[in-house]
Amino acid sequence: MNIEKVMVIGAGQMGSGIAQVCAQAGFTVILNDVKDEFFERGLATITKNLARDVEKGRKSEDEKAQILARITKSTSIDDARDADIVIEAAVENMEIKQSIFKQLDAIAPAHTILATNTSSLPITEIAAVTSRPEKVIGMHFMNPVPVMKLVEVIRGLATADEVYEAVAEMTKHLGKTGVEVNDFPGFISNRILLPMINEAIYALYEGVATKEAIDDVMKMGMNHPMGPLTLADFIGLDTCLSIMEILHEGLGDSKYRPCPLLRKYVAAGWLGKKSGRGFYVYES
Ligand SMILES: CC(=O)CC(=O)SCCNC(=O)CCNC(=O)[C@H](O)C(C)(C)COP(=O)(O)OP(=O)(O)OC[C@H]1O[C@@H](n2cnc3c(N)ncnc32)[C@H](O)[C@@H]1OP(=O)(O)O
Ligand SMILES: NC(=O)C1=CN([C@@H]2O[C@H](COP(=O)(O)OP(=O)(O)OC[C@H]3O[C@@H](n4cnc5c(N)ncnc54)[C@H](OP(=O)(O)O)[C@@H]3O)[C@@H](O)[C@H]2O)C=CC1
Repeated sequence: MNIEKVMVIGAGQMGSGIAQVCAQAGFTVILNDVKDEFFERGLATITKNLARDVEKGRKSEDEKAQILARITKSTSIDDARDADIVIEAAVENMEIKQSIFKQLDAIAPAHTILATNTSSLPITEIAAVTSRPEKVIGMHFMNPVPVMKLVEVIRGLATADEVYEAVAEMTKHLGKTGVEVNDFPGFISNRILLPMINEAIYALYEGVATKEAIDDVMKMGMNHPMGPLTLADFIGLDTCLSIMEILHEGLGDSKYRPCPLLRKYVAAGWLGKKSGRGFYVYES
């Protein structure tokens, strides 16, 4: 399978990172979001990251310009007609993802692979709304995408071996390490990470310690680069809550129940770094 043209759906923190690493690796990238301003925000993040690389001598101005020139704007899903692979990175919501995949299935050529960067939603269930479940796969990048080495490559029930191979090869080409995972809620990464974060939120909720103390214990005691509450803010509290709900519903064990404090913060619109406030307050 020859992959040259990549379409990324969603120009948020993950979609913009995925578009950047694809363009850096030489792929032609169509970056799609529902509104112009969301595309512009994503492109601004990419431009800032590349400018930092130039400043640090890792890239030349020419290379930066070439990478940016490989990314084109899209606000219409119809642009999937030109893509060899679509990587969907819209919000963590099954209805929205299924609606996007239904449309992609109708628009994209028969050879196009439909990948999702979902954090936890079942690949098989997303694939089921298409007429090509063998070409649907999970390609789960980690945040921040330009820095983190891992991509979980998740096979849905019907994913074809050749599709898995093509995505594993592309992952390598992006300079990332792919790990093969089967389709269970939260895969490996979030099945282990999110209960830890949720427990840290419970510790705060129950008054075991302050948020700073909880983060310090995990940073200095366990050598985590970020404390769990800082990491939750970094991921996005809406995304954290969605993942916990999917683990709870999908695995049916009460140990995965989301902490009420997490629900409360999301209901208040305190979504973490991206909204300016979560467990901590951020300057824009
Ligand atoms: C929810 C899911 O489905 C799955 C997930 O993604 S879970 C989240 C997984 N990610 C993590 O756990 C991240 C944990 N945190 C870290 O690893 C680190 O704190 C970090 C890499 C984010 C920042 O590292 P740091 O040493 O504290 O800060 P800093 O020195 O500013 O950054 C280190 C490098 O990363 C780069 N960087 C940091 N944040 C970045 C970003 N958002 N985008 C691009 N590059 C970034 C910096 O430019 C810097 O690069 P150089 O050293 O080459 O100049
Ligand atoms: N945050 C993280 O650490 C990680 C997240 N993920 C997954 O990646 C996906 C994206 O997360 P993240 O980037 O953090 O979220 P963001 O909220 O930063 O970005 C999502 C983007 O998708 C846009 N969007 C929403 N609906 C559509 C649509 N129908 N078509 C096109 N674009 C749409 C959003 O627009 P609007 O603002 O209007 O909603 C927004 O710009 C989620 O599935 C998440 O679970 C995976 C790994 C790590």
